Amino acid sequence: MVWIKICGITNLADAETATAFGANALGFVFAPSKRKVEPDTARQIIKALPPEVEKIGVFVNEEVARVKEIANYCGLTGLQLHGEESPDYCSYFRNYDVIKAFRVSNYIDWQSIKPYVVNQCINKILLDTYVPQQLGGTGKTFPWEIVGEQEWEVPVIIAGGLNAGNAALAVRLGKPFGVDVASGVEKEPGKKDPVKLKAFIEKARGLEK
Ligand SMILES: O=C(O)c1ccccc1N[C@@H]1O[C@H](COP(=O)(O)O)[C@@H](O)[C@H]1O
Repeated sequence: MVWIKICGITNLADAETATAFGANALGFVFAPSKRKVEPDTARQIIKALPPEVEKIGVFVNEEVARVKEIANYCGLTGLQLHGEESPDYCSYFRNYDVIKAFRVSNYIDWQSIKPYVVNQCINKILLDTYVPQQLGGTGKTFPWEIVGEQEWEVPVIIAGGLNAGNAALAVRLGKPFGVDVASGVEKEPGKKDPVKLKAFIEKARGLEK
C-alpha cells in the first residue's frame, strides 16, 4: 500500500482529519512558506497525535543546531530536507528518518543523488518539481514515468502538484514507495479541505468506490 504524507499541517483539526482518513505521515513546514508553522503550535498538534503517525519537519538549508532543537522540542520523528543540504549535513541526524528532497524537471540527475545513497545518510528520497525561485509547495507536476523507469536503492516519494485527480496516475507511472501532497488538498494555504483529503488518499491507494 502506498505511503502517504500530507504536508503543510498548521492546525489540529487538519492533522486529525488526515490521520482519520489514513495518512501515514504529516508534514510541518518550518521554512519560509505560506504553510509555515511555529514550533509551539507544531508541538501542541504532535502531542495529540497517535504514535504510529510519522511527524515530519520540513526544513530548507536550516542550521543543524536549529533543526535538532525544533525536532526535539516538537517531537518530530522525521526530517524532510528540502534545500541544498549536503550528504555531510544529512548525516548529522542519525536518530531521525531523513527524507532528502531533490527537485526534478524532465529528467532525474542521478549523479547528484548518488552520494547521499552511497553514504547512507538518508532514509528516503523525495522528488519534487523544479520551479525556479520556489522551494516547495509549488502545485506543479513533473513526468512521473521517469521515476518508474529507474531501479531505486532507497524508497522514493513523488511530490509536486499531486491531487485527487492525478494521484492514481502518478502511482501507476512512477511506482513510488510513497506520495506527498501539500497544495492539492487545501481550501487555502495552511487549511486543508476534508473532501480533497479523503479523495486524495482513496485515489492514491486505489480504494475509491
Ligand atoms: O509546502 C510548502 O509550502 C513547502 C515549502 C518549502 C519547502 C517544501 C514545501 N512543501 C513540499 O513541497 C512539495 C510539493 O508541494 P505541492 O503538493 O506541490 O504543494 C511537497 O513535498 C511538500 O512537502
